[in-house]
Amino acid sequence: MRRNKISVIGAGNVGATLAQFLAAKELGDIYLFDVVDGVPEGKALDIAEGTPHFRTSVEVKGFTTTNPEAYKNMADSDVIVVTAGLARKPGMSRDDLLNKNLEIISDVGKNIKKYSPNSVLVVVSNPADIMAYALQKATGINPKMIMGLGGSLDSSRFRYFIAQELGVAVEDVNAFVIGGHGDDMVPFVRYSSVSGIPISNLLSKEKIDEIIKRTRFGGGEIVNYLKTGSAYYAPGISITAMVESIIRDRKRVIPCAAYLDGSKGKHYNASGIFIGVPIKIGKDGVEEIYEMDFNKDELALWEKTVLSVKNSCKLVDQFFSKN
Ligand SMILES: NC(=O)c1ccc[n+]([C@@H]2O[C@H](COP(=O)([O-])OP(=O)(O)OC[C@H]3O[C@@H](n4cnc5c(N)ncnc54)[C@H](O)[C@@H]3O)[C@@H](O)[C@H]2O)c1
Ligand SMILES: O=C(O)C[C@H](O)C(=O)O
Repeated sequence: MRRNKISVIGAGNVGATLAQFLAAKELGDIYLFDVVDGVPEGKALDIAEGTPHFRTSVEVKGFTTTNPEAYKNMADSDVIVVTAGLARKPGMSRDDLLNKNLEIISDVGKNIKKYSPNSVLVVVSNPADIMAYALQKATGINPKMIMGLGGSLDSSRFRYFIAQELGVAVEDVNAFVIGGHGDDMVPFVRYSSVSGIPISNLLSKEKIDEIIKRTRFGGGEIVNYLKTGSAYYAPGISITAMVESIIRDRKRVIPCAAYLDGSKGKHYNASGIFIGVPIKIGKDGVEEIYEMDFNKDELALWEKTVLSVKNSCKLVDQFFSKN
């Protein structure tokens, strides 16, 4: 029987960490690609040499993309995760990465279109909602086959902070964050609970506001500690959850950047962009988009994040009109 095949473009901190999680979970053979000579080959071999301890039978291979033949090895991937690109440093926003990462995504997109146009794509490179939009433009792939990382990670942070505050098991905390994966993201308090008990019954408004703020700036908090780059362990496992749901057709409901159009676009007043909403993830990619209702305050937050994503998408449109 053919094994699943997962390609990871960008073998840096996130790509390599993800590859190790994927190998540990035996989700499929892993093909790592990176532009820096020898790095994907070396990291792939290093991860593969540890698989006897995981007791998992997967192949892990690496390919340097300056070799014109490298991307041929991506052919027929079930899932392609794109992590190639610059990471931010202290003092930068994710949007500061837009111009440089757009060029990288455009190049990666051409190769995906050429060698593996039927894969489900998971976009990680920041700003992720905008890069998902850009990758769709670069590949022309059905937007339902593309999703961006944001809510899976932001919700994991939100859940962790709530659990820490209450001294309860993280697994009993259900909480999620929607909107763009930027400082305007929307941690959604009304739908957050501990084993079904609304968090507003358990925590003061001040405490909840503190947790929301920490969640919004959770990426920046890690950047300020690391100084040379951004988070990769929590991102790695958050992407793994998405990939696992695709590969095993688990139908998990996780907030991710998804393309909104038709009635969903109208509902969210966000037609034609990718932005974080709760979706069902399966072998066909984004299999369902769930509609949430907003009260007045939530709507104001939602409109702010939508506007910010829409404005950045205009820059992508300008880029593709020239390239
Ligand atoms: N969406 C999210 O929630 C989220 C979370 C974490 C990181 N990120 C983003 O993911 C990206 C990667 O982060 P990281 O920490 O792994 O950075 P990193 O610098 O460790 O790794 C990035 C890798 O991309 C490679 N690369 C650059 N251009 C390439 C190209 N044209 N083709 C192939 N590979 C190329 C680099 O050589 C490098 O190895 C960043 O943009 C970061 O902001 C997003
Ligand atoms: O903060 C970043 O730049 C990386 C990532 O988006 C994160 O949230 O950790």
